[in-house]
Order: sequence, then C-alpha cells, then structure tokens
Amino acid sequence: MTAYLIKGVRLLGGDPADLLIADGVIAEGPADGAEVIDAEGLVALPGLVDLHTHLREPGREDAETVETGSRAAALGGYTAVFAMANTSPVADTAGVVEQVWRLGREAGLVDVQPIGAVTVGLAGKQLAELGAMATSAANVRIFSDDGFCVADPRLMRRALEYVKAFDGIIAQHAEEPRLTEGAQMHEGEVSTRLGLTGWPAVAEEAIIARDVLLAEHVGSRLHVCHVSTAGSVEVLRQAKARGVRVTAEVTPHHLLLTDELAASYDPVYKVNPPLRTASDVRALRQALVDGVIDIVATDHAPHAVEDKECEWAYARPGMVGLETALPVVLSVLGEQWDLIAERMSRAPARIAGLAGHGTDLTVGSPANLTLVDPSARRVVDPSGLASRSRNTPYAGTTLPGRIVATFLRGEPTVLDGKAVK
Ligand SMILES: NC(=O)N[C@@H](CC(=O)O)C(=O)O
Ligand SMILES: [Zn+2]
Repeated sequence: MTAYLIKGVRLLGGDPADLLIADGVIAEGPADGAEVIDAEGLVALPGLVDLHTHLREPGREDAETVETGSRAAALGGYTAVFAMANTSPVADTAGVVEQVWRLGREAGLVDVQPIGAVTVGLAGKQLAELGAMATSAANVRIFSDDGFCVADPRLMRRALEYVKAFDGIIAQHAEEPRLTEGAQMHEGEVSTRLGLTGWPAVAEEAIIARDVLLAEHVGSRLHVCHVSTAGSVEVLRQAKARGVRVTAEVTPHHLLLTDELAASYDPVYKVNPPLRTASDVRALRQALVDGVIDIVATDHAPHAVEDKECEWAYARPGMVGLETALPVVLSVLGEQWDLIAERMSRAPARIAGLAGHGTDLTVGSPANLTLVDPSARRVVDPSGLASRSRNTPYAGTTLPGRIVATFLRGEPTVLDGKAVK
C-alpha cells in the first residue's frame, strides 16, 4: 500500500503541517518512501458524508449507476453516501439493499450505505421488512420512503416503534400530499404571478410538527429530509428545545436558490421540496449555523435528459448535487472550516452511526479525507460532471473551492482533481 505525505496542508484551515497516510490510517513519521503531495494552500477536511443521495440503480441506470454516482461523490469530496430507496425495484427487501451495498463495494470509490424503504413499494400502505434489511449484510439503520411522504400517521407511528428496538431512524420526506396535489413550485407571490399551482410551506411544516410529536411519543429517532421553510425551522427549534430525538438536513440548493428562478420556466429549477423565498433561505442559513439544522445533505437527484429537458409541468423534480455541494456551502458559509466539517462530515456520520467516517484526522484514525483548494474558482460545466446526468442548476455559475484529492481508507479516489478510476 502506497504511503502519502501531504505537505503543508492546513488541517481544518489551521496552520500548515504535514499529514502522513500509511496503511489506511493517519500515521506518524518516518515518511521514507512516501509519495509526496504538495498541499500548499490546501485545506484538509474529514471525508464528507451524504445522508441523502439518489443513485438510481437498480432501474434507471441511464440516469446514474452506483459506480457513476460514487465517482461523482468522490470528486465532490465525499467518502460515504447513503443511497435512497426509490429505485426500481424499490429497496424494500434485504435482497435489493444487499445488491446496492455490493455494487458500492465493487465500485470502491466511496462507502455506499443503502437506505431501506419504510413501506412496501413506497406505496404508503404496509410496512416493509425493516428487520430483514437491518439484519442483512447491508446493515440498514435508516429507512425512508423519500420521494414520497409516509403520510398515514398510524404507519409512521408503527415504523418509529419498529426501529426503536435497534435505535434506527425514520427519515421523512415531509409533504402532506393532500396539500400539494398538482403543485409545480412554491406557493407564493411568484407562483401567483406565473399562474402555477403552489406547494405551500404548511404542507411541509404540518408533517414535521406531526412527526415530531409522534417521535416524542414513541421515544424514537426521526430525521427530517430537505427542510426548506422558515416555519419548519421554528417547529424543529421548539422540538429540539424539548429534547425530542429529531435531526434535520438542508440541501445546498435550498441554501442558495429561490423560487424567483421558476420564472425562467427552466425545469432544471424544478425540485421537491421546491425552491422557496429569500426569507426562507435566510432562516435556513441561520439554522445551519446555530445547529437547529444538523447537516447539509445533497439530495443528489440525477434525471435523464428526456425527464428534464421538457415542459416544466412534465419534468421530474430534482437536481444533481454531489459535485457542487462543498463549493455551494463554501459560498454560503465562507471559510468556516470547522463548521463545514461538522455539518458535512462529523454530524452526518454520527447521526448514521457510521464508524470510521467524520473522525478527527489524528494519528491512528482512518484516512478518510478530502483536500480542498479554497482559492480556486470554477465555472460549473454540466458536460464536465462525472454524474451520468446533467441537471445542475449551476451551469455557467462561478463557485469557490476545488476538490483536489479524496482518500478512502488511505487510497486516493481523486488526485489532481481527477478520479483515479
Ligand atoms: N428531490 C427531488 O426533487 N427528487 C428526488 C426525490 C426526493 O428527494 O424527494 C428524486 O428521487 O428525484
Ligand atoms: Zn425527498
């Protein structure tokens, strides 16, 4: 196994120092024979961990595969991603989650941890085999019907009760379906102007409020996917103050973009939950800083050209995000490296109970890390993405920060900004 000496790197933005990687871990000298990487001006972060990635395999390999998505993740500085269950077939059995887990191991670019479906076929009618998925080789601990909301409160309660036995998590896509029928974008001034049916903020907030109460009643763990409104932040703030076992994520796009973009009628801006208002964006940023929102998750949602380059009403919702997440967060938070490491690596690893990721880069810890050049600027070019899909809302936008290298257990997955395989 090659050893690497990363010279003059700024650990979490601190003073320049040398970092030795040998035998898969952060090591101590001597560094004889190690391959030297000149890291002057680069910042080292623990490898990023994404709790919300859509890899599309099995079923929509034309949009993404476990391998192409893993490569996009590594290029984005990630060392672990959690694969959502809305594949075809749905990841609602031990067989499918084991297949995804195995494909991740074969690709070997990031650790791929499957998320299991809460209900059979994501249909919201009957609990899936949560126990069988938990005891499978994939060791599933997070369950989600993401793409759909577990709308039936009785099923949601049963799911929370079921996973309590092994301290599992139900990750909810919070959307009261009766309030979002036919919705095309955020309900507000812009949707009124454009004459598009709106997705009101309360459709998200009502489900979060309900689920927080259910999680409190059961004493189980709830994770709220892609929080998008100021009102949701207030519900979460109160729940956390009461000690409810709830965690929450925000996506990079909800931290940066607003519903005004829908006026272009470019479906690249169509996403669930929809882009909200500037005051929602302000509240989400504040919540991410003060910890009411625990983590950034990409909700990387690749879609084939025919599903995105069509009329707004027919386009599928979702954006790719793995390769731009850190640059977007850097543009929002600035060089607050410790906060970035907390929200994009340590906290997601801790929430998921993922060993070996999100650890401090001290001697003896697994060498899962990424090197970032904060002074670089990049114009996002969709054709340059490693993802099989091109639906990025940042095409032509200049973003700060370039991911120079990523290491998974001491082996480079990215060097000089390029995937090694
Ligand atoms: N976010 C989206 O707009 N789409 C996701 C589903 C989801 O995360 O809700 C997808 O799978 O395409
Ligand atoms: Zn979702």
